[in-house]
Amino acid sequence: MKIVLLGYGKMGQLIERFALKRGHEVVLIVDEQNRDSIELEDIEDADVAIDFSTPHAALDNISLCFEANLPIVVGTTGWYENLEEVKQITLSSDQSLLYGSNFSIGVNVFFHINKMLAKAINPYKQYDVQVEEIHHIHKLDAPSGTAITIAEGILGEVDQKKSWVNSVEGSGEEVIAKPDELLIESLRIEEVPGTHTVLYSSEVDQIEFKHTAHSREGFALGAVIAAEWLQGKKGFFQVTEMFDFNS
Ligand SMILES: NC(=O)C1=CN([C@@H]2O[C@H](COP(=O)(O)OP(=O)(O)OC[C@H]3O[C@@H](n4cnc5c(N)ncnc54)[C@H](OP(=O)(O)O)[C@@H]3O)[C@@H](O)[C@H]2O)C=CC1
Ligand SMILES: O=C(O)C1=N[C@H](C(=O)O)C[C@H](O)C1
Repeated sequence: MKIVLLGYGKMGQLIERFALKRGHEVVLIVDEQNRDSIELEDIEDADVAIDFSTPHAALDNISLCFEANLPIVVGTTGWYENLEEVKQITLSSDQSLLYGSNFSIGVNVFFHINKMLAKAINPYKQYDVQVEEIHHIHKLDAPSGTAITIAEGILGEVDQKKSWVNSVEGSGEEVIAKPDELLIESLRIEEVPGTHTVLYSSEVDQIEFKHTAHSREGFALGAVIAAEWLQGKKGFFQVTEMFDFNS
């Protein structure tokens, strides 16, 4: 595949490494410095774009790819309030987009089990649930996209919780979740690549379900595999659709 990399920071550079290892070619690298000078003809001969840029850049980058009829994999988080609008545009303009809050295999297994666990706990109202995410101090968005996906999985199964609220440790704003709100607690610590925990607590015990990324490699390899998976497909896809845990 001929790949355009949108974003060449911690993730973009690692994705380039995995792409080359898997026999692909990186034909263009776009970052904040050169983004404004990119023309349609610079990207229209590529096979796919992979966007790991910033929450503010992602929507513009998606539009650029759609104008060039270039399929796009979006790993950037922090733009999900526009998800439904982007879905409609993708479908009505016959484009190809795959997005995911987390491309690692481990987290996609986690997403699957998270829903099963939530369903199993639901009848037992003595358990309260909360989500905790820990990331490095450079992260621009909170809560993490992964934590939002986890929270949505829980909200789909646990009747007691109707919506999520976010509290960022050290932000100076105290957030107290109401009984029908699912608390997502965000912590920012040094260079942590990404740790997510779901906690079910009752008066007599606690269940902790946790995923710890030891590096960014799982995310980067997953993004390249997602780009391969998207080849020849039209439509709006989530990374979870690449996995079939039921067969
Ligand atoms: N879905 C997943 O599995 C994962 C998602 N992420 C998400 O990916 C995103 C990137 O993460 P990370 O690599 O750590 O972040 P970095 O800050 O390390 O890199 C961001 C890159 O985006 C570039 N950039 C800024 N503006 C634009 C623009 N308009 N167009 C193209 N590129 C631009 C920056 O350029 P410059 O250096 O010139 O400023 C930089 O190269 C985040 O949203 C993060 O949450 C991260 C890991 C896994
Ligand atoms: O910004 C990061 O680093 C990460 N972002 C993603 C998210 O917001 O969930 C995925 C991963 O946890 C790392």
